[in-house]
Amino acid sequence: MSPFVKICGLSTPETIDAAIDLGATHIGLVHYAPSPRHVDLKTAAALRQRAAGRAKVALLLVNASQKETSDALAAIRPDIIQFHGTETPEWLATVKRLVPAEIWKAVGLKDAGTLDRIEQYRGIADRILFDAPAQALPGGTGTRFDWSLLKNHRHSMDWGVAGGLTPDNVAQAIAETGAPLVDVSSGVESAPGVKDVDKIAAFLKAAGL
Ligand SMILES: O=C(O)c1ccccc1N[C@@H]1O[C@H](COP(=O)(O)O)[C@@H](O)[C@H]1O
Repeated sequence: MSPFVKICGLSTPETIDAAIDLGATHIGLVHYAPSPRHVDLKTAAALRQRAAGRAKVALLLVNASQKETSDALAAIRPDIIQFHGTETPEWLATVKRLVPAEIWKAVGLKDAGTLDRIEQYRGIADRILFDAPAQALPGGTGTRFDWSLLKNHRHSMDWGVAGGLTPDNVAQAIAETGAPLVDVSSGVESAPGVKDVDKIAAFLKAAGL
């Protein structure tokens, strides 16, 4: 069975349409000022509307304050909130009580100890997204983690793989990890923040969509 595929960091109507028309099941909007993929709330709300009913929309936040989070959720009303910083289980549980969105937690997968530590999110996060450990930015850097860490791991929550995926390696990532969801951002760009429709098409094809 083909995995779900999320194309993250989309910032234009044209690339939203292309990703969805080519088969992406999820799209991601980044609301994090240091990112080259940052979209302001007005833009994000318009893009969210454009994707509504066609693909699941994830809003990516990184250690956003209470006010930033509530402003963003009120403006965008995403299907999913992807927390990509060092947000605590308590904060995620608070947000979960307040909004009907799915809660995803991204974690940098460094070693087997990470797989123990994520248990703190069980019952709170609806999905764990394994990514490379944070670099200068906490994500979107095109860095892979050691996929073999997931070999034989018994997952206690829904999960997915992100980090350094490209049209050339996504099939191998799926085969090695058995990921039910893959997530890509920089691997389908021609420059930081500039999505490339041909690369999106190649990624979706290589992922089996
Ligand atoms: O995309 C970003 O700019 C970003 C910024 C801050 C945190 C996460 C970000 N993106 C997410 O990072 C992973 C991996 O991205 P990549 O494929 O290696 O470029 C993915 O989940 C993005 O959604």
